[in-house]
Amino acid sequence: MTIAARVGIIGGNGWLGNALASSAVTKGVIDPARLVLSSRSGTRGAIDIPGATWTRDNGELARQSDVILLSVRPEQYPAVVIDASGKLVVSLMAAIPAAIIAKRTGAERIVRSMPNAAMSIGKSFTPWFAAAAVTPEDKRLVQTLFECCGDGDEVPEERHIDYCSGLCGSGAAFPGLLAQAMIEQAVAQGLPLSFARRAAKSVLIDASQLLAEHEDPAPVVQAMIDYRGTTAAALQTMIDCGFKTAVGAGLDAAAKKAAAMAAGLTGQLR
Ligand SMILES: NC(=O)C1=CN([C@@H]2O[C@H](COP(=O)(O)OP(=O)(O)OC[C@H]3O[C@@H](n4cnc5c(N)ncnc54)[C@H](O)[C@@H]3O)[C@@H](O)[C@H]2O)C=CC1
Ligand SMILES: O=C(O)[C@@H]1CCC=N1
Repeated sequence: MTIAARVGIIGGNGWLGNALASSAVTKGVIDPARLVLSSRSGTRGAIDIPGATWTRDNGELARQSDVILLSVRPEQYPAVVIDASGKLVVSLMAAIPAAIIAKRTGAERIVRSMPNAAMSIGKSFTPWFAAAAVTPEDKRLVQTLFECCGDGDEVPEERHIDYCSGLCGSGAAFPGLLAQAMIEQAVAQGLPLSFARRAAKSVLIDASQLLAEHEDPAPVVQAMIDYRGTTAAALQTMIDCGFKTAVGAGLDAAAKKAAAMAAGLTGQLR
């Protein structure tokens, strides 16, 4: 699908906004002549998108766009004041509720999404929630947009987006944490750092492809446990040490942080 609508991205030079714009243009989904990007700090550090329009004026961006993406940090959102009445607004921001975005922009067609950092390499799984006024055509556009940087799927309730702050939004950081823990342990056993890094990254990036062939990872884990060897001992010990509890608490903490951030900004988001 090619997006015929004029698209504006507020925060278009940021990590996600710039990745999405660049991928959508490279894949031919958005014509750069119909793309407007705004940033507070100019185009410094951003991927160049020939043919796209840059502005520092979000009001101008809103006037020139049919679809407006909000890709500033939550704490930067109070400074973004636009009139988006009658337009589709797609938020990439954590924490900020759809009702607040509707009230501040005048738009009724609001989508909230939760990408992750791997948008920059075209590998984000991006869940999104659509408010009641969002049309089927809008939904196709949103899904097409997120498929430019990986994949996406609609969730039925807005609270799922807050939960997905951890599961999907933060999730891209979790393999790094596991790799770091493995490297530290291996080095403590006397293995050279460079070897430990190669070994851990190979497990996280290459060996994890074992999962790619299975819809459900549980049988992959169970097969290892049933083998009754060293892997079973490692897995059982990790589970007994609270691995699943730690993961659950981490996911909950991200969702709670999103709620706390939203509450903290309430006074500034009138
Ligand atoms: N980076 C990540 O892994 C994830 C980020 N998010 C959400 O995506 C949103 C964007 O995040 P990033 O791209 O990482 O942030 P970022 O800090 O890389 O980009 C934000 C951009 O907005 C620009 N900006 C700030 N105020 C502005 C204004 N008033 N008008 C125009 N531009 C303005 C900044 O110059 C910056 O380039 C955030 O709300 C974050 O919660 C969601 C999931 C994952
Ligand atoms: O860490 C963050 O705040 C962003 C939003 C959700 C995931 N990453």
